Amino acid sequence: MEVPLYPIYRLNSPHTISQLNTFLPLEENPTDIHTVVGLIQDVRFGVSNLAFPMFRSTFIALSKGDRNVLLRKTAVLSGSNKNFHSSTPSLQALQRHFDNYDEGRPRILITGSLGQLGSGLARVFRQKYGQENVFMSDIRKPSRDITSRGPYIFADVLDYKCLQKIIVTHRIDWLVHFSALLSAVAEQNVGLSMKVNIEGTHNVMELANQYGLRLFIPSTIAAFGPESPRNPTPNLCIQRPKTIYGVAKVHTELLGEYYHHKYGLDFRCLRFPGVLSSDTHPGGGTTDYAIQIFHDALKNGHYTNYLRPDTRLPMMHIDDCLRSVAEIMEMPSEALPQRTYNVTGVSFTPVELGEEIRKSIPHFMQDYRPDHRQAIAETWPEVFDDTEAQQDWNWRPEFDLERMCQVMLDDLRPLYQEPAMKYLRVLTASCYE
Ligand SMILES: NC(=O)C1=CN([C@@H]2O[C@H](COP(=O)(O)OP(=O)(O)OC[C@H]3O[C@@H](n4cnc5c(N)ncnc54)[C@H](O)[C@@H]3O)[C@@H](O)[C@H]2O)C=CC1
Ligand SMILES: CC(=O)[C@H](N)C(=O)O
Repeated sequence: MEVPLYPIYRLNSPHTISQLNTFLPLEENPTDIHTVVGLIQDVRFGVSNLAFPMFRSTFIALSKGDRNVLLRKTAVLSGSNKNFHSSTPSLQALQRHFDNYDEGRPRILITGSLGQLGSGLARVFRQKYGQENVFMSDIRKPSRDITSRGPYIFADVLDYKCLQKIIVTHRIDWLVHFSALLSAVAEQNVGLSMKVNIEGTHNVMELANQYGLRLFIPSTIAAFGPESPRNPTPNLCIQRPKTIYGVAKVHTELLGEYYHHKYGLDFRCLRFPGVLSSDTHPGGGTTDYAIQIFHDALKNGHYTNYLRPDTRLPMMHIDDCLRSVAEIMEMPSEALPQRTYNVTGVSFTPVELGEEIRKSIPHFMQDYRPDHRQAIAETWPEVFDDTEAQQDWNWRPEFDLERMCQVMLDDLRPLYQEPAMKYLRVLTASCYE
């Protein structure tokens, strides 16, 4: 049997290359280095939820900077036209594993993929693993633009059989579960949010366990409450959220960790702060103001905020958010000491955000009419501590407040300049009809 040769375009993650360079001096021919990186990436995603001696030895070699071991192992694997002859059980196991993934790439289902995070993640994963291997799903009618970019399937997360059929028919390996009602909307419809956010999660968790999938479900700063330390909020502390959204997320975190310890489910969870994006609309959260403010600043030069001026909340740019999902999903299971991690970007208040916007739009004005979302925000972390993600899997946010504002304004400005351009942008940005 032959070891597949992985195409070069999958070998270009600057992040992984820089990690590798920490351990391997770069006097090597760059082509070799890229080859090594690619193999590590493949090995990393390929074997992570199995107890895999081959994988472990590769990773340990990397961690210790033992270049000889690493290069020797990868040399065996990267022999493009060589037959894969090895009597060591670990290498045979690796081969078996590659046989299981189509062309060595995972097949990924994203639920709730027409929301703020889903279409961006589909784009990121399709670039990495191929358009046809990433299945977007939701209960809404997608735009033509979405269906032209790759597979889209109707999937109601409350329908166990429907999800089961998709997982089996499309031979899904990874499940990213994004379907949810966000904090403000959930508070207005507790019954429905308990169904979607709790029952829906039960369905995906049970199926992921049954079919041995790698499962990612995001959590949030909303999983903390007023009794948690709020500045900063560490990874592990008291969690007594006061919203149904937060209660459902704590339930998800605990259940996922329980399934992991009891059954070995490869559950992964990141707690996100408010996420800022310009190409999709926010889904009804408490942090949505930090997106709407840019639209209103560009359109009217004015924004009426539903939070008080001094309400500090953690936020991150969507590019950082999506990169964090890709990075945690590619980590080998054995290298993750924990299953749930805080990740963040930067914390700011409405006043501070307004001041930053005013650097580009000097006439921008903001006033304040706090509503029911103020009470929610007051129970959430002000500053999020993601030290453990930084230590355990080298997480690093790239957007500070200045860059976040600049990118948001640059992305959105065309929407509010020329009518024709605006029309085009709205058409391409919309995920559903
Ligand atoms: N956007 C943010 O700032 C943050 C998001 N998160 C989490 O990330 C995940 C994705 O969030 P967003 O994309 O912002 O949410 P969103 O509200 O924009 O999208 C959620 C999607 O779920 C779908 N959905 C609702 N009911 C469904 C059902 N029964 N079956 C299938 N799909 C259904 C909706 O149609 C929608 O497209 C959620 O779990 C959310 O809690 C966590 C922290 C921050
Ligand atoms: C922080 C979140 O989970 C979300 N953006 C919300 O505000 O509900």
